[in-house]
Amino acid sequence: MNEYAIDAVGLRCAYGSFEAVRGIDLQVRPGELYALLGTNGAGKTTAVETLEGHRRASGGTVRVLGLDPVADRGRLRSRIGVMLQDSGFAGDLTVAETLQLWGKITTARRGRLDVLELLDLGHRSDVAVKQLSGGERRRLDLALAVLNRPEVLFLDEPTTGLDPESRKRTWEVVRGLLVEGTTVLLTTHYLEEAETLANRLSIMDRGRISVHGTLDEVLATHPARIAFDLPHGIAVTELPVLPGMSNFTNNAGRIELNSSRLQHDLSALLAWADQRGADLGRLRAHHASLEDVFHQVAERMGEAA
Ligand SMILES: Nc1ncnc2c1ncn2[C@@H]1O[C@H](COP(=O)(O)OP(=O)(O)OP(=O)(O)O)[C@@H](O)[C@H]1O
Repeated sequence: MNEYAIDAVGLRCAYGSFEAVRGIDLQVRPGELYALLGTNGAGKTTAVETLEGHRRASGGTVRVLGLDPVADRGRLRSRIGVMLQDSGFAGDLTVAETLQLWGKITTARRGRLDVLELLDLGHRSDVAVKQLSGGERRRLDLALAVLNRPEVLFLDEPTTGLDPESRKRTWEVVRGLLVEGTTVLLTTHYLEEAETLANRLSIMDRGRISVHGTLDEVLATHPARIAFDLPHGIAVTELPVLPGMSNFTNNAGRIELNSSRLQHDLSALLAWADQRGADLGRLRAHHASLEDVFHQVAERMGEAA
């Protein structure tokens, strides 16, 4: 028995001679939410569509629930749920009719009756799909994906275009699914979404995974930042040398630096300022955020290219 619900090793995907995914490992444990982040065109959708069985890998191995997503597609279909960026359903069908149709297509044996209430669409069941707002359509897409209680759920940018309230509502639904034991692979451009929901995550750029791990592991690999205004009457050369300091910049009197020992360096800086009676204007000190890591990955890959 495979220990991972999703297990891709050395995955490669090509469009003709263009390789969009260049040998990634992606292993998702049962019941966890794994977020796949990355720049535009990084290869996330291509990788996810391959895991869903919509396209063949050009290299590497892929297993979902221990099965080959292409060869065993029939056996997998009732066990996985896919929320596409647009389900493309007929606009003239009502919400209820769309669900019935989808239930038949997916042979939803374990079909959940609460799905409309779950997604706050109960009051819209007799409304034609084309009359739904963008946010409601997104919620219908999610309702269709979870209708047959999938063991593995693929969510491709599930909250794009949703207002903050609807986004939070979707997060609550996803959390509920995780509590029920569903495994979720999420792609998103909302870093806060990954910070809020993901057990583990990776950041992709140009077909490769550059960073992966739990949020804490990912953040720990990147230094914290300290910034302040150079105090009046003090030269840059008079500033203390901080042991964890790197990437020191002075931009017209705004000092910024990385620190691998935030607490220690900050204490030393404050003690020095106290002793000198210096005012560190607009002082900011913070651990790396996912956004910092994301930008660094994108910059690094840009330089390498
Ligand atoms: N059908 C296709 N034929 C040729 N190239 C494609 C095709 N679909 C995607 N690509 C290319 O493959 C690369 C990866 O695209 P993909 O859609 O997987 O990226 P993504 O990370 O999902 O991007 P985004 O965040 O913008 O949705 C891009 O360079 C894209 O132009």
